[in-house]
Amino acid sequence: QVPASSSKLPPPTDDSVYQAFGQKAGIRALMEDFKNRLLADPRMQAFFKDSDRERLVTQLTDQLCYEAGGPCVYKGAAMKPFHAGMTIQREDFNALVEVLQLAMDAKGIPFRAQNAMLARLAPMHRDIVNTP
Ligand code: HEM
Repeated sequence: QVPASSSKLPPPTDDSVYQAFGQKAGIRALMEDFKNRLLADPRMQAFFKDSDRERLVTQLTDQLCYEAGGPCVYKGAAMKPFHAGMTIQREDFNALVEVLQLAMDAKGIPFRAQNAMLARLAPMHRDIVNTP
């Protein structure tokens, strides 16, 4: 049962996206590079400079593994309370997605799989963007 206030989707019905991302090891390598790109991006630096980087990579890996249809359980914080108070605007959300796309391109992940992942993450803007 998914609470009405959550944008969490039911898991994918197959693991084709998980395979296209190179399974858990591929997702971890992607998230490691994504984290480095976030820290290097002038639009994102201010948000991520003081973050617990190791934890961030671990939590994102489990989350994207689950969203890809892989055998992972996300045990990190709920998106809404965790991102509340960071003053994240829609343009910040879009910038993060752009950085993720560059990271996925760099790993040669097929566009079809990239788009499937983005379609799962995009609705999370409702829980993450917290200024109009
Ligand atoms: C689809 C978009 C996003 C997803 C899936 C996502 C997911 C996550 C996850 C899983 C964590 C780790 C939670 C934990 O440690 O338990 C996290 C941390 C974080 N997120 Fe997001 N996030 C998204 C968008 C954003 C945006 C747009 C920003 C700011 C521009 C942001 C800023 C942060 C920061 C700064 C942390 C680390 C905080 C710390 O370690 O102190 N996130 N995010």
